[in-house]
Order: sequence, then structure tokens, then C-alpha cells
Amino acid sequence: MFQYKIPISLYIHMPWCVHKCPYCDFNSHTVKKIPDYEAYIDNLIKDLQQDVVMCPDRSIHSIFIGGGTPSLFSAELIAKLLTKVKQVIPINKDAEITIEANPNSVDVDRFNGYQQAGINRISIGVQSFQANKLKNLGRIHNPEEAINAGTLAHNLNLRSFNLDLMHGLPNQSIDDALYDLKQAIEIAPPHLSWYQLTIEPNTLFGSKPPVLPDDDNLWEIYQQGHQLLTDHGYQQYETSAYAKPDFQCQHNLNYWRFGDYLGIGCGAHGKITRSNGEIIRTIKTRHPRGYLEGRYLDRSYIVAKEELPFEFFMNRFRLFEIVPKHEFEQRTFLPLQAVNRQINFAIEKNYLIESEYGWQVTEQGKLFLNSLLEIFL
Ligand SMILES: C[S@@+](CC[C@H](N)C(=O)[O-])C[C@H]1O[C@@H](n2cnc3c(N)ncnc32)[C@H](O)[C@@H]1O
Ligand SMILES: C[S@@+](CC[C@H](N)C(=O)[O-])C[C@H]1O[C@@H](n2cnc3c(N)ncnc32)[C@H](O)[C@@H]1O
Ligand code: SF4
Repeated sequence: MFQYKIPISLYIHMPWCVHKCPYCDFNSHTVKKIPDYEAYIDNLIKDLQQDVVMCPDRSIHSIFIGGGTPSLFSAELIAKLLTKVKQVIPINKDAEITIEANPNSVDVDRFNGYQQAGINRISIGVQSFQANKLKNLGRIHNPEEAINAGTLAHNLNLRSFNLDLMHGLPNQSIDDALYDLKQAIEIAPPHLSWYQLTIEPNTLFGSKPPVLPDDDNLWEIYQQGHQLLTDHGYQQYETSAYAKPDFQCQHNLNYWRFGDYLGIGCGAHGKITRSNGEIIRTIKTRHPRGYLEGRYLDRSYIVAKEELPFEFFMNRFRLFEIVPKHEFEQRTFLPLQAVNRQINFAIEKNYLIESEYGWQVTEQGKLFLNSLLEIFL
């Protein structure tokens, strides 16, 4: 049937961390007394069982176990989780299955165990390879542990692995930022996420903002870092994501291409297209307490038809690739005529180029992405 051409992924949220980082706005709770991780896995499966009713006859295209700190979960528990997921919904044979890991909570046995459990991609939250930067970021690992975790992932010969780095850090010079990238390049991950530090309102940094590099320095860091990555064969495919050819994160691609995804676990969100074209968004209970009491779904709603063009392009234009026109029709269930006027206006503004096959955002469009998106509001 028509809608089954839309791939569906699975996001699984693990909500605990040993320590809350002062910049982090993700749904993560400090471990005070060791949580019942096993009970959490059982609840994840019950949560999934309730969700799959909305997507019969479909199979999972990719899985992303994110957090929080998923690597607090033992390999045995991750194996149990993936085995049970498979009993509830089929997983495609070639599915990319990622787990996020913090450098201080890993060792060779744990990584081996994850691989045996079916994980084929590990994403390591390095942030920086400089001790003073890690300290300022409130991280509990040191540069050696970061290098060690990256090397372990490299030696496993997984399908892929990723390092998360941040730039634009307090007291960071251009050379400091380039040092971090050079160190990462030495470990040779097929995928590199390179985020500019943002100050989020509901965080410690939000209430006591640190001094960050000024705009000129931020621009230089970005320009020189981008060039360094490009020179080493990393292609930018999204604002903060770089990958060697064919190593883009399949889970992220599906998300930005307005694919479907189930979201289970605390605070996870999901998007499911029904056979009648309705798009349902689900949001799960944020706090582990309520979640572990069996209240999984916080709320869900059907996306209004009028909002679909904006939602589609907001995701789609983040990727630096052509947007196929047929995907717009397939994923929104709207005819192309529904956006004719807006597309023509965007072309006039030099934000978009149109071909018979699709639309490509221009350099001008990338620079004024918000103005481009507003056209579809
Ligand atoms: C959800 S976190 C999970 C990764 C893992 N818990 C860790 O921290 O090592 C994913 C990534 O988002 C990035 N991130 C989190 N907060 C950020 C912020 N305020 N600005 C930029 N990047 C941020 C970090 O690079 C982090 O590794
Ligand atoms: C931002 S990416 C992390 C990229 C990572 N550095 C990597 O390449 O492995 C994490 C993925 O998890 C998804 N994600 C994060 N938090 C989520 C949530 N609460 N609910 C559903 N999906 C979520 C994002 O949409 C994205 O596709
Ligand atoms: S950045 Fe990672 S380790 Fe730090 S609080 Fe957020 S999720 Fe936890």
C-alpha cells in the first residue's frame, strides 16, 4: 500500500546520566540511586506494544538508542531489549542500529557485548579532546578516555561509528577547535557530528551564561573547521553532520526526510503516517517516575493538513540534498499544486532552484533558511 513506502524508524530514549552537564537540555535525570534498568526495559516493550497498533504490517528501517546515557545499560540488557523489540515488530535485516555511549561508561567488554546484541553503530559523546574544555563543560571524562572509547569503537569494525564534538566553547581559540577536529580525524570515524554549543534556557549555562567566542571567531572556527573536515573526505550533509561517502546516519536521514518513526521511552516523540494520510505525532511522559508507573503516552495529535508543507520543508531543507518532488506528495498526501505559489516565490527570492525531479536549496537559501521556511507558514 502507498504509505508503506515511507520508512519507519524506532527511537528509544534512555533517560539517566551520572551527572547533568550544564549545557544540556535533553531529557536526562541524574542517577541518585541506581534505577531499576531491567524494569525500564520491560516498560519500553509495553510502550512499544501500544504504539505498533498504529502501524500494522510495517518493519523497522533503523533504530537509535539515545539519551541520556544509554551506555549505563549493560550489554545483556541491550540484548534483551533488542530481542524483545524483534518479537513485537520486525526489524529489517540491514537496519542500522545505533547506541549512544559516554566515554566514561565504556570498556572493551561492554562494546563487544553491544555488538553481539546487534548494535552496528556506536555514537560517542566526546565533546572535546582538551582537559580544560571538558572541565568547563562539566564532563566527567578526560581526553584519554575519549581517545580510548573512539579507538575501541574503531577496532570493533562496526558498520560505522560516530564522535560528537562541540565547538564555540568557552575560552576556545580557533586552534583549540581545530585541535579537537584533528584528534577526531586521527581516530577516523566514518561519521562526525560537530555541533556549535548553544545556550539553552532551562540549563545551568542558561541561568549563568559563560563567555563564548565572539561572532567573528565563531565564523572562523566554522570556516576553518569545515575546510579541514572537507579536506579529509568528510562531506557535510546536514548543518552539524559530516560523513565519509555512504556513511550518513540512516536514522537521521529518515528523520530529516520526513520519514516515520516510533518514539518509546521517557520524553520520546514519534511520527506515524496512517493509511488514510493522517499524520499522528506522539509524545511520551518525560519523567521516569510516571513512565515507570505505566503512563507512557503523554499526548498525541493529528497534524493539521495546513501545517504539513511547513513541517515537511522544515525537516527536508536541513539536508543538503535535492528534495524529490514525489517525496512531498508521498509523505504529506498533498498534491504539488498545494505549494506551487510558495515554491515560485522561493525561486523568485533565489532561495530555491527547481528541476523536473526536485528542489535544491541555494547558498542564499541556506543563509536565509528561516525566511525560506516562513514562506510555507
Ligand atoms: C543527547 S546528547 C547524548 C550523548 C551522551 N549522553 C553524551 O553526552 O556523551 C547528544 C549530543 O548533543 C550535543 N549537545 C547536547 N547539548 C548541546 C548544546 N547545548 N549545544 C550543542 N550541542 C549539544 C552533544 O554533542 C551530545 O553529545
Ligand atoms: C541528533 S541525532 C544524534 C546524532 C549523533 N551524533 C549520531 O550521528 O549518531 C539523534 C537522533 O535521535 C533522535 N532523537 C533525539 N531525541 C529524540 C526524542 N526525544 N524523540 C525522538 N527522537 C529523538 C533525533 O531526531 C535524531 O534522529
Ligand atoms: S550531554 Fe549527555 S551526559 Fe551530559 S547531561 Fe546531556 S545527555 Fe547526559
